[in-house]
Amino acid sequence: MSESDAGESIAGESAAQGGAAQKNAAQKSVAQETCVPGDRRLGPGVLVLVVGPSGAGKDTLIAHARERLAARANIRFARRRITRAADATENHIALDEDAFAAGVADGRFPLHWRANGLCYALGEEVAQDIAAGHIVVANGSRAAVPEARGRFLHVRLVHVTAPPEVLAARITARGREGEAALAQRLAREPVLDGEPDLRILNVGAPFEAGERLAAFLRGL
Ligand SMILES: Nc1ncnc2c1ncn2[C@@H]1O[C@H](COP(=O)(O)OP(=O)(O)OP(=O)(O)O)[C@@H](O)[C@H]1O
Ligand SMILES: O=P(O)(O)OC[C@H]1O[C@H](OP(=O)(O)O)[C@H](O)[C@@H]1O
Repeated sequence: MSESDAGESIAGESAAQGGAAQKNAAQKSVAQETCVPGDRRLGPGVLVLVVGPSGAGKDTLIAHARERLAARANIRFARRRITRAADATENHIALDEDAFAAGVADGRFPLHWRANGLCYALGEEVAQDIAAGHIVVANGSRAAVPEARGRFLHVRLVHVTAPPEVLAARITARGREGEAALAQRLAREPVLDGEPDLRILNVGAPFEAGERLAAFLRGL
């Protein structure tokens, strides 16, 4: 699917480009979907998962969009729980394995996954924001998309990528991972469940790709 096709398919569901009247109608129908008996998925808000290989620039583009959309109260940016020590690459909440397991056992994480030898989760505030009808943007795992679709009523996928040699150069330069972890990340290619709603080839200036993500989010 081309990017413009993908954009149309989103517009078909949320009336992103259809003017205020259409948008209101779409919002109403989204709200009604949550009333389907037996459907316990989280809604009516939209979870936007930004996925793609390590080094593609997911966090960079999310940070850019966050700055650009600071005035948009209905667009939230998830702060992930990760069993990795705090560092400058992401403003996550660092948890140890026990605290993470307790969060899972208590049902506090609306979505969690394991990858790269780490555990990742979205926090309970994401469920609250989705229940309030907000758009929540999160750096996600390609492998966890089926789980996301099982937990959230409206999931949109933004796939960010770059050529392998660019990925390798970026994560080497970032310096967060050692050699073995770096090789494992580069070898990781989980299948993506479904067509992305937006594809971004992040090879130019980060600003350009970041603007594309911001424009996509504005249109939801
Ligand atoms: N368009 C770009 N041009 C040059 N460098 C970039 C670009 N986009 C991102 N980078 C750099 O590449 C590195 C990886 O970016 P980032 O951490 O955003 O990727 P990521 O997809 O979130 O990776 P990971 O999944 O490993 O966390 C960072 O050092 C970032 O500054
Ligand atoms: O390879 P897949 O499953 O798509 O993604 C695996 C995980 O790795 C990255 O996190 P980070 O680089 O550790 O912050 C992604 O955000 C995801 O959580």
